[in-house]
Amino acid sequence: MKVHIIGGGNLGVSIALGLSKFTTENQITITRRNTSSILYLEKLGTTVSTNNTHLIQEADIIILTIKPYQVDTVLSEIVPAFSNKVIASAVSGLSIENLQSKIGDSNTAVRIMPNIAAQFGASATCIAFQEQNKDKAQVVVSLFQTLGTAPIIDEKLMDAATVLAASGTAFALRYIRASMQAGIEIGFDWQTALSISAQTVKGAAEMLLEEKVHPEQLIDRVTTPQGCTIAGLNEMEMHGFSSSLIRGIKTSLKQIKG
Ligand SMILES: NC(=O)C1=CN([C@@H]2O[C@H](COP(=O)(O)OP(=O)(O)OC[C@H]3O[C@@H](n4cnc5c(N)ncnc54)[C@H](O)[C@@H]3O)[C@@H](O)[C@H]2O)C=CC1
Ligand SMILES: O=C(O)[C@@H]1CCC=N1
Repeated sequence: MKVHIIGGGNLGVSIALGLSKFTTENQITITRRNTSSILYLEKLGTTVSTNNTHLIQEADIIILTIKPYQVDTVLSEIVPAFSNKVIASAVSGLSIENLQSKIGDSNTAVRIMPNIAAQFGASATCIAFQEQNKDKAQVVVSLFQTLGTAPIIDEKLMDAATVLAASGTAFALRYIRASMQAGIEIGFDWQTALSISAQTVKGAAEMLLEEKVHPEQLIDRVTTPQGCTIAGLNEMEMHGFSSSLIRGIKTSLKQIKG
């Protein structure tokens, strides 16, 4: 398949890297106004261009990874150059209805919300589309299944998916950083503390995904009565650990909704 990624920034590059690593059958093109910092992608077989319309009519999927304020300029440039395309937009806050009205009826709007772990085949890419476009959207679902999980969600949850799945990467990394900082305070050098903290989070996540149980069931296996774990957890909760995270996620959501 021919995949055109418009917007070679943080997200666009992570998708291009993931596709070049985890798929063999795709031809990837990525565009950006100044390409000097992403020319290395060409060594991996990706075409890098400053021209958003270069061979775009041949694309099977066009992925938009530009900022919301760049949408009108980019679409007014590219839409006249193609028809009958599936446009998968990762632009936060841009509704399917709004995108569909900008790309015209011959094209199909699909909303995607990947995260930068797409680069490692570990994104949780939430996908939404209109029911009548189910068949055409399948190509997007299949593509993102190669880069991690790709749950189909109701569009009304897309903003929530943005903060849980995309911003969530930053939230998880901040947990790891805090854990690592504590690790340094209790005796490790930062590299050792970081690798222990990151692997511990990875292990916890793998158990949850494999066993499909509520986290508290696994926590119960770790918290020895009168032990150190429950003492630490209770101290964290006393200082608002869970409520701080919940408040942060809800604040992120308010920021998107405006
Ligand atoms: N960074 C992330 O983790 C995630 C970002 N998103 C969304 O994806 C979009 C992009 O985010 P980032 O990659 O972080 O932003 P970014 O600023 O890193 O990337 C945007 C890229 O578009 C390029 N660009 C600007 N005008 C262009 C034009 N006319 N033609 C071609 N390329 C052009 C810029 O040079 C830049 O490289 C945003 O809408 C964001 O909300 C969604 C999920 C995760
Ligand atoms: O912070 C942002 O606005 C974008 C959307 C989710 C991740 N990055």
